[in-house]
Amino acid sequence: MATGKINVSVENIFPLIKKFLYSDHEIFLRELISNATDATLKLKHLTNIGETDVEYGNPTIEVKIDKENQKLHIIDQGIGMTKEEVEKYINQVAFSGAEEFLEQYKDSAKDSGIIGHFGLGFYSAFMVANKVEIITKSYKDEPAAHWICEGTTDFTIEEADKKERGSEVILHINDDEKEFLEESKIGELLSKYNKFMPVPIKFGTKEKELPKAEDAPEDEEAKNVTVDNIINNPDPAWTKQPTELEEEDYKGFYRELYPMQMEEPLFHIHLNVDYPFNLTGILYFPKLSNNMTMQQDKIQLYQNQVFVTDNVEGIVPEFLTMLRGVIDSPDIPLNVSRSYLQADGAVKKISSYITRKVADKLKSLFNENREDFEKKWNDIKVVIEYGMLSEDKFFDKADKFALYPTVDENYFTYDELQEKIKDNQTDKDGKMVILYASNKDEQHSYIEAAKTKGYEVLLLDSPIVPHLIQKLESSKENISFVRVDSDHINNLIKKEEEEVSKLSEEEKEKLKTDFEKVVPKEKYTVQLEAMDSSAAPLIITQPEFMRRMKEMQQTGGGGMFGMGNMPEMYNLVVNTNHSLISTILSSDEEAQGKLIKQSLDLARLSQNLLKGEELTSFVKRSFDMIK
Ligand SMILES: Nc1ncnc2c1ncn2[C@@H]1O[C@H](COP(=O)(O)OP(=O)(O)OP(=O)(O)O)[C@@H](O)[C@H]1O
Repeated sequence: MATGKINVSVENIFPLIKKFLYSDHEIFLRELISNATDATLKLKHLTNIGETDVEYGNPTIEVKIDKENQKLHIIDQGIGMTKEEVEKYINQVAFSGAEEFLEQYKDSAKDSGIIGHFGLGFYSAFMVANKVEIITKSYKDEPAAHWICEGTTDFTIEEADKKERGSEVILHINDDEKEFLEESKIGELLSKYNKFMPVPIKFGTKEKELPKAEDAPEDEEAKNVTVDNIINNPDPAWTKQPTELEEEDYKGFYRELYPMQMEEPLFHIHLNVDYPFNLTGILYFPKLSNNMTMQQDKIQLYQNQVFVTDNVEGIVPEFLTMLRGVIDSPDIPLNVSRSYLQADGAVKKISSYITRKVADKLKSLFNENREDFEKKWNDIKVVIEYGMLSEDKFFDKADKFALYPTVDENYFTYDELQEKIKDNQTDKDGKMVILYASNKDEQHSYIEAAKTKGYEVLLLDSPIVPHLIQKLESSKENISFVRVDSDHINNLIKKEEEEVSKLSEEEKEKLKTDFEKVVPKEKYTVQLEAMDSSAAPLIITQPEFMRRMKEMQQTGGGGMFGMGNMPEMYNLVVNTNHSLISTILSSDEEAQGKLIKQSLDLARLSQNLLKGEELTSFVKRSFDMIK
């Protein structure tokens, strides 16, 4: 037996390893299974290129719990190591890797979610074990080696009589890490990190029902056999070519990824690129409602089929983090902080590649089946609108397929809309006015008024609409968005022809003073307008600019500072051509007060602004009037 000292410059690295990232202790299993997988795939490569004549066969990796002796075994049938290789790779390479990693990251470890995902390698075993053994036999014709280290810089190595090729790593689990001897805990970790690793992983056995013979009697009991419990799918959909997969395969893989998700995805995007970076994956568009609450099922990041994280912030553009699926890329640096990640050239390219692929897919869906695209619009619009706001390149592409639905459920692209409305909805200054509503019921009377003029009214109801229209107004020429209830219809799109007022200037002056006596000044600005005599006598409107700024502040970002807290202010538009207004003008002060109050309340009622006590007394007063 040989003994030795691991050559380290840091006095004793083990206490550090044990303490390192307390909450991340569980990663040891992923690291050891990754090593076992690498060793197996290396053997596959050697047999493929004819370097060795050993039989590759169907190797598996086995994870075995020995609760009684407090041990966990990870056994592979890969290339194994000779005694010299153990000394070199485990004592020197692995150790220096761990040492370097800890030196570099021990201070900044808490800075990022990704740090600690990779890099500790073999020595992460010491986070949970006080003693680690490796019994390994190389594929080369040399005796097996047995290495033992008890969590100090001392180790022993001797020959062993293991006959089969491959390595067995034995962890003597610490007393305070005993949860890693529980079948449920190990099962949970295997399905979290190793669900799609490329070599089959065996963990215990399971019962499987044998198919009955075709001529078996109805009541014959099904026979069970005991088979290996393979916990992973070594060939997940994203590792295949899109041509090998049917629609059903993509849906099946979605269910495999998110077994708790009942809803089917709307469509998928298969990512597959190997230059200038390597990336594969499948993204899914889920059904999204307007309500952007925290979602459980997120995009998962893998490296060579090993799960890394489901926090893809900085790698996937923010607006696409609402999607689901898998991204697998060995080119994403992991042991770095988020800010470094965002500045990394490869990551930037990956992010813009993903954006482009998503835009291309949407474009082709739009081109190939417009009707279906329209049906899905409501579920996907949040992502697209958010993308248009946050990424200029995406805006340029999406401008061709983003849809603007009308209140009557006709869907226009921007260009189609412009073509449709430019003649009728251009005002006297040559500006094209796009009318929209945010709620069909609440703004019903305004929508109707606009329709009688032959105007199109869009229905824009996503939470980010105020930001989006702000963006559209600045990127298109000479247009403005105006909500239907922000002014009287004649003022929404101002044309040359002006209605003539029935009232003289003096009468108007008096009318204004009469109204201002009754109507609270801090809430309403009285605005006299000569309108059609069949239009309503009083209308309450809220100026577009003011409302939009407030909304933008409420949904975060943009808007004008302080606007979010401004009190609600409305315009009270008085139709000077309406007969009721003439009656008000000619009534005595008492009757006038009553009429103004009653008609103001009616106008408020139609805007859903009359509530509580005021509504109760309005109803009572109205009954009194007609009894
Ligand atoms: N099961 C195994 N079979 C054969 N060789 C192994 C096995 N486990 C580890 N090794 C050898 O020990 C080396 C060091 O392993 P370690 O996990 O510390 O680092 P790594 O795998 O090279 O990198 P990483 O930091 O990504 O884990 C490996 O490169 C490999 O040569």
